[in-house]
Amino acid sequence: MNTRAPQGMAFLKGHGTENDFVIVPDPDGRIELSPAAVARLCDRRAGIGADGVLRVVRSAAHPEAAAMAAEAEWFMDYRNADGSIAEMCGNGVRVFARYLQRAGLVGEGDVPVATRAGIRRTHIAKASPDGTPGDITVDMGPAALPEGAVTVTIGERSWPARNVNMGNPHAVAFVDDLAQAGALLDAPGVSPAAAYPDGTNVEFVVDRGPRHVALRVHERGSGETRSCGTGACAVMVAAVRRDGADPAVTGRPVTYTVDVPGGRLVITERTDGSIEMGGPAVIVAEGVIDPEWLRA
Ligand SMILES: N[C@@H](CCC[C@H](N)C(=O)O)C(=O)O
Repeated sequence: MNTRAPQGMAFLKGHGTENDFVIVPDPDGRIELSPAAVARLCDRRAGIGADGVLRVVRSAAHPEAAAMAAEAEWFMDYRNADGSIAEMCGNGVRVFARYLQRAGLVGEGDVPVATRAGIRRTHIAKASPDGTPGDITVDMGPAALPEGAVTVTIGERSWPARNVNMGNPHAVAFVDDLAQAGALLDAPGVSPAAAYPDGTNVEFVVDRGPRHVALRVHERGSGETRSCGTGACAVMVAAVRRDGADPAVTGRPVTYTVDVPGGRLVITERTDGSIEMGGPAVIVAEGVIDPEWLRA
């Protein structure tokens, strides 16, 4: 048996409510990750398998993040499973913080992370006495709600949707039943196309009870996933407006439970419009990518 450790690229695998990621530690920004390499890593049969890749780079070592280095030491270089770049990933940033904690690069408490959508402040809660790691919350900042009607279409069926930007784009459609979204193998149609010049993530939402909704999501660049943090926040923001509970109007913060196929996220909107999302963030494995495979 060959027990020699391959000299390859270190990686970890993690997830937040089953939105899963390959984590590539690259503190000095030396690893060239082409879109094809990302797609290979995310391939669930021929690769490690994931919804996206989180490259962990010191902000000072990355041209897109150097200006944020004084406030956030680490930059989340996020890529979708097809290799495309996205501005923000709400579950990803929480898993990113868990990785930093596990690697001993940060402790419990507040951990700012630089992203392409700006700095996001995560908070790592204390572990419980039995050692179970505490949940990780993130201040997602305020949502933007571009004006204009949007429609989501699957086959013959269409729904009015809300355009919500959480640093990345979302179209949120309330439906009668999540099964109406069908197999979600292809991206739903969204119109007008001009509302989303860079494409969009699409969420289908149903009510589960007071301040409690459930969603399915088709992610831009990744297909249907088991969870989407920015998507859950977009859904919450749309539900809050639909329910007449906007904290800027009522003067009271509001909390919603958002069920996703892979678990549950708890999301609060404050009176200043900032949105905090909390839930589990787990590292499940670590290893080394075979250099031959990576080069192929
Ligand atoms: N899963 C993410 C969102 C990842 C990016 C998205 N697919 C996009 O292209 O905008 C999340 O948890 O927010």
